[in-house]
Amino acid sequence: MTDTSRTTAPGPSRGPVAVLIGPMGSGKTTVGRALARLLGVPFADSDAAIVEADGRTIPVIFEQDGETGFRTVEQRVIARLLTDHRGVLALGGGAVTTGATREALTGHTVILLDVDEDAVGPRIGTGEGRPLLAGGPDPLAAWRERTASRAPLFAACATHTVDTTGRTPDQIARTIADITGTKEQP
Ligand SMILES: Nc1ncnc2c1ncn2[C@@H]1O[C@H](COP(=O)(O)OP(=O)(O)OP(=O)(O)O)[C@@H](O)[C@H]1O
Ligand SMILES: O=C(O)C1=C[C@@H](O)[C@@H](O)[C@H](O)C1
Ligand SMILES: [Mg+2]
Repeated sequence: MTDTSRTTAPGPSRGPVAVLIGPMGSGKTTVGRALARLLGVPFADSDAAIVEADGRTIPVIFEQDGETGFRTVEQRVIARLLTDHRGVLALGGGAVTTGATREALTGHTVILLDVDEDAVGPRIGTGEGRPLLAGGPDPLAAWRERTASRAPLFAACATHTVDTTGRTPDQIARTIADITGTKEQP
């Protein structure tokens, strides 16, 4: 675990106990669930909230409205969750590409989940369900390019970084609980 550019501010009095960001397949959804279970708080995932609000799947939103249309819905859903959700919040991999979302993350405890390419390969597979990976011939190459171009955005938003390579979701969740100083469920 390393401290990165932002400090953990006292934080907004409302909103999530921790927000997870990071590349596709870094484990935001999986670790977020484990962390919420560990802390005994609710879990929310922006991708799931988008599907619930919009009524279409993520691949269909991308197909019909393009990435720009998806980002518009994503930004609105995240703004709401950052205000209303009191538990653990996992964001979609590309959420930090929207300036308004980066701004809205200021003052929150934002955990960047890191993962290396060898570890993420089996996790993303063919990229099914992730339109930015599944559309081309080489999902891992697409992952590499997106992750590299987003690295400065992730770093700018994160208050802490946790490496997930070779560690189980429960181990990672425990590390995050230690970082945030949040009380675990007895
Ligand atoms: N620490 C881990 N070790 C091994 N496998 C993991 C780990 N974390 C997640 N996985 C597996 O990797 C896959 C992707 O995980 P997950 O969907 O949580 O990633 P994500 O960061 O939420 O991706 P996205 O940005 O697309 O939402 C899942 O099959 C999950 O079981
Ligand atoms: O990294 C991305 O741009 C994405 C990641 C997923 O979580 C989804 O939000 C969607 O597939 C886009
Ligand atoms: Mg996810």
